This record gives sequence, C-alpha cells and structure tokens, in this order.
Amino acid sequence: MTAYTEEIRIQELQRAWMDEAINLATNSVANGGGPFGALVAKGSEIVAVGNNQVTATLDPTAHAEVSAMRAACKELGTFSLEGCVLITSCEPCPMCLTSALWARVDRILYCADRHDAAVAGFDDLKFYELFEKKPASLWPTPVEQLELPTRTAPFNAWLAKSDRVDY
Ligand SMILES: Nc1nc2[nH]cnc2c(=O)[nH]1
Repeated sequence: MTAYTEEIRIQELQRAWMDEAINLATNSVANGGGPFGALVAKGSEIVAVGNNQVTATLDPTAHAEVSAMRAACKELGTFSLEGCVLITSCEPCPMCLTSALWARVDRILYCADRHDAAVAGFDDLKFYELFEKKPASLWPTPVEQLELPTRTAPFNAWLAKSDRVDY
C-alpha cells in the first residue's frame, strides 16, 4: 500500500466513524437522550460508542464523549486511552475535552462545533467563554479557595505512597 492509498483508507475510515457518531447522536434524540454521539477507535476498530444520557440517567456528566470513553476504558481494562482516537458528532465541551486530555487519547475529531450547539440551545460556547474570563470567583457560579493549613495533606499522602499508580 502506498502512502497515498493509506491516506485515502484512513480518510474513509474516519468518514465512516463520523457517520456512525452522527447516527448515534440522531438516534439518541429518538431514544430520549441529548443530540450527541461519540465513539473511541483504536487502529481500525471501534472500541466503544456512547451517546448523551444526561436526562435519562440523571447524570450531568453523562455526555456522549464521557460515556464513550468510560465504555472504552471498561472494554480495554485501563484508565488510559493512549493509542485511541475520540470521534464525536460535536466539538467536545470543556468537560469532555479535559476528560479526553486526562484519558490521554491521541487525537480528537469532531463534526458540528460549539456554535452549532449554541443554536440548538446548548451552553458549550458559553462555558468556553467563561473559562476565558477571570477571576473565577466572579463567575455566575463563583469558584473560591478556602485556604487551610491542611490543604496539602492529601498530596503529601499521595507523594509518600511508593506503590501509587500515577495517571
Ligand atoms: N460535545 C458535547 N456537547 C454537549 N453539550 C451538552 N451535552 C453535550 C454532549 O454530550 N457532547
């Protein structure tokens, strides 16, 4: 296989995965979920899929991407998605983007963006804008530090644990 045909193969695979993510998102609406779908792929294989289940499961963190990454970790038996790609029907919100960074995915591919989501009434864009505003203590949901002398005790315990599993 030449580099060119390999590139075409990868593009076709990505297109098929994105079509699948969009189908998951559309079906999610029909099944009572939010209009978002995502999947995690490794090599040429889909490891796991997910759709938005916030209202169905009473879980504000049950976004499509988080659901897909949770399922992928379970499937692979690991907390790291290194070597995997996250494909999502819509640009990840700040929570999902950070979750993907924590999961150490190799790459994220999305279709609709935060502006498309805003038209549908979702706050992804608003939250991205919030993160650009400082200080967070002045956000509509104030984020404030209560600085106690014991604040680093958990980290001290962590650093003293020789058999800790870093992530
Ligand atoms: N990308 C994305 N944005 C959202 N905004 C609200 N829910 C979701 C979701 O599941 N995925």
